This record gives sequence, structure tokens and C-alpha cells, in this order.
Amino acid sequence: MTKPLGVILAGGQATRMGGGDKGLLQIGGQSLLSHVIDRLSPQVSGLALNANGDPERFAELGLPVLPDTIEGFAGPLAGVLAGLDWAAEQGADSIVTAAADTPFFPRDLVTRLTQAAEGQVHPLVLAITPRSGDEALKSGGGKRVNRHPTFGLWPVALRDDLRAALMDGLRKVVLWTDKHEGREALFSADPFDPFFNVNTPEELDRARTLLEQA
Ligand SMILES: Nc1nc2c(ncn2[C@@H]2O[C@H](COP(=O)(O)OP(=O)(O)OP(=O)(O)O)[C@@H](O)[C@H]2O)c(=O)[nH]1
Repeated sequence: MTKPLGVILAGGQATRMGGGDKGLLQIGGQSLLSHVIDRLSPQVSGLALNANGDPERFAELGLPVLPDTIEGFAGPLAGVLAGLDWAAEQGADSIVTAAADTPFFPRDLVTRLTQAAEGQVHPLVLAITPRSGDEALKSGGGKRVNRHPTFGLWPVALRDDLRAALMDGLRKVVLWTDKHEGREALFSADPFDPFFNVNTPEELDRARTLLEQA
């Protein structure tokens, strides 16, 4: 398989942060988005940003900005679809997505997702991490892993199926990936979950602390 294209998902409304663009918040003198770009760009053959509204606010990043084509903030799958349509125009056969609010994701994300897809007709893989004992207990159902639906490898070949599912009202990522027998790639959560994401002002403080300790 050729190296996939990368798409950074920044199309949400950041309600828990009070609105605006979470990706433009600063940690360690750099925006969350630029941390994500630094991690993802060496792993992919090209990069775009999925975001809604005025693209000018991201101009200095120098990336193509892809708005959702499904209306009404349909969730991250709408961003995946925008990325797949862009990849089809570029003649690529797959994309890897990363969320703009997740500054510490693994530097071998793409390698590991791609390895997990070996033998699949349409490569479709989500990242997962083990839950800590406490988290597993609190989850009621005793789930042992966290699935990270914004970190995945997605096939261009399934973009029309995804479009139809979204038009039908599907929103939950794993419902769609399970339907297509998506696989999972397990990443370590030691010393902390690398897919830790920033949703609230408290989590922004935690990200700053983690960065200082790194
Ligand atoms: N393209 C697109 N991406 C979305 C949408 N909603 C969420 N996302 C992305 O999905 C990822 C996870 O989003 P959440 O943290 O659940 O949602 P959020 O809108 O960022 O924040 P909250 O409003 O506080 O839930 C982030 O990368 C978001 O940018 C959407 O409607 N369209």
C-alpha cells in the first residue's frame, strides 16, 4: 500500500471549551494544531485540514482546508468523508485521520494502522488503547479498551457508502466501521493514553503539564 494522505479533523464546535477553535489554543508556545501537524506530516504523503467556517483563520498553516459537505455538524464522520473526497481528487486510495485536539498521539500511528490493515480489501482500522483498571470499572460494562474513532485509516473506495450512511442519519463512527469489519490497532497507554484529547479548560491545563514533563 502506498503511504496514505493525512487529514486533521477540526470541524467540531468545541462546546465544552466555550466555542471557537480548540486547535488554535496554545500549549508550550505552539497551537494544538501545530503540534498535530508536526506529528502527522512526517507520517503521510500530504496533509489537509478539515474545518468549517471561514478558512482564513487557518491561512498561516498553509494547508488545504476542507469543509464538511454534509450539513449540520454531523460529527467526525463528516470530516472523514470530506477527507476521502479530497483524497479521491488526489488519486490516493486511503487517508489517516487525527484530531486537532490530541497533541500527543503516537509517532508510529500510520505505520501501526497500516500494518493492522494487511490483507484487508478496503483498509479500515481504528486506534485503541487499554483502559486503566479504574476506567474499566467505571465503564459499567467493564470495557477493557478505549476506541479512538477520530484516529483511523480509511479507504477511498468506501466513500460513497459513507456518504449514503451519513445522508441516512448515521453519526456513530463505530457503527459504520463495525459494519465494514474495521480492524483495531492497539497502542500502549503507558505512561498515559497518547490519545488524551483536550475538551475542557481543565484538560488544556493537563496538556500543558504533560508537555512540560515530556
Ligand atoms: N468535520 C467535523 N468534525 C467534527 C464534528 N464534530 C466533531 N468533530 C471533530 O471530531 C473530533 C472529536 O470531537 P468532539 O471533541 O467530540 O467534539 P467538539 O465539537 O470538538 O467538542 P464538543 O462540542 O465540546 O463536543 C474533533 O476533532 C472535532 O473537530 C463535525 O460536525 N464535523
